[in-house]
Amino acid sequence: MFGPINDSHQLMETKYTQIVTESQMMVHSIKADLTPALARLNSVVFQEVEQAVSEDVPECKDWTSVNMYFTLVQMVAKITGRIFVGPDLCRHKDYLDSAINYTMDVIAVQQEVKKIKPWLRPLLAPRLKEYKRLRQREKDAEKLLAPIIEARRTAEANDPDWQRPDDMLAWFMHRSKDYRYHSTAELTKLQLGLIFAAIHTTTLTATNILYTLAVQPQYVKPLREEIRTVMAENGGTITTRALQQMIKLDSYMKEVIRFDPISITSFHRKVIRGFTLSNGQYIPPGVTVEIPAHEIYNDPANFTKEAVDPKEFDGFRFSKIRENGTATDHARNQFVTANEQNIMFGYGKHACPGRFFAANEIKMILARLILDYDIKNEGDGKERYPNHHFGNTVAVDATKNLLIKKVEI
Ligand code: HEM
Repeated sequence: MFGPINDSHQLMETKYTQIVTESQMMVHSIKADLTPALARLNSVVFQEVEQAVSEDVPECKDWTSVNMYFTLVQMVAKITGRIFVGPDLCRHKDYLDSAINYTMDVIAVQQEVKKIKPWLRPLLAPRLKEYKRLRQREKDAEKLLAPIIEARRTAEANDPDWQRPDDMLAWFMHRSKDYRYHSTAELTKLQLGLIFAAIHTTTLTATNILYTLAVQPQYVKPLREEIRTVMAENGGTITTRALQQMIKLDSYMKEVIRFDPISITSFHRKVIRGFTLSNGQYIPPGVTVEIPAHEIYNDPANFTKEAVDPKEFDGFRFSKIRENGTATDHARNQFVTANEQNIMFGYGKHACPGRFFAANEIKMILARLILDYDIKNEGDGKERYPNHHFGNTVAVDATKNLLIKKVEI
């Protein structure tokens, strides 16, 4: 009944951006390789988080003005890159340049192409400077990945002691025969597709949460206490078990997204075959449907009578439900939950497969920052920095700075 998610070819102008938006191998590998590997890779991810914080957050002995989005995107590119391409490449300046800027280059082409009349696009789009820059970006990324792919292929063929690296590139290479992805160019496109799906979505979400926390100092103490206690119980680090135990932090992250969603709608689908809803409304083929986030997140029917009014912010709304509820309540009220009431990661068959990794990464970054730093708005402003809305997209204001100060112990 529904077609390709998000009607992505038209929306993303894939003919010109050439972005991989639908790859069965990518989705399969995230579900079958990445998510099951998280239990063993979480300690590696946390090491990357600690290193990225020490490299990218200034010393902050006194209150220091920091552009949060810019700082987080550097960190997220490195941490995510460690899992996407491995330790040799994830800190390479050219890899980071691609990880951070590929998405912007794609969006620049998409926007410029949309300004051209459809029948003129085949002629004029390739002449755009944005189009040429994107093609160059793809070539540069391929040049960077080619030696690593080649070295891995040679080692696998010749070295009896060779062990497959534990990263997405290796998992893609392993699965590429089954899915007929043979060339380095194709593997590179998949890596760029991953970057598009992962880097700015994760950064946007983490920034959104910190913008709220900066004006809600009352939440810092209980969150810090939880993070400190849980880490102490887990050898001073953040393990898989520790992540599961940080339910106040998980709840806070989820409540920020409920209150300030990062998209106005979710579950964008193109209708292929017309169908009739239970209320008699006919949905014809060819239309795009999407579901409204704000209405779902604020519908009192989705909350118990005891719950704080959905119009109010309650950072521990979901941890209270989990602590006092059944196993089902526990499962349905996590940051990663994707169901009819929790649509940040979409819904159904095409719900975001990377959400388990993204949730862990965001939680680790926030835990480290909340534990080590006090944060507030510049000029001691008490109002949360407003998000920008365009179309169904919501974006944090990436130009804003927060003041950060290292916690004195
Ligand atoms: C906080 C960060 C993230 C957010 C908010 C997010 C959000 C989403 C949403 C809303 C969708 C569409 C789901 C639907 O239409 O039902 C999606 C799809 C997807 N996401 Fe994520 N995502 C995030 C991180 C990631 C990461 C880290 C990865 C890769 C490891 C990833 C890979 C994908 C892929 C491959 C799809 C397409 C799934 C399909 O077509 O079946 N995402 N994501």
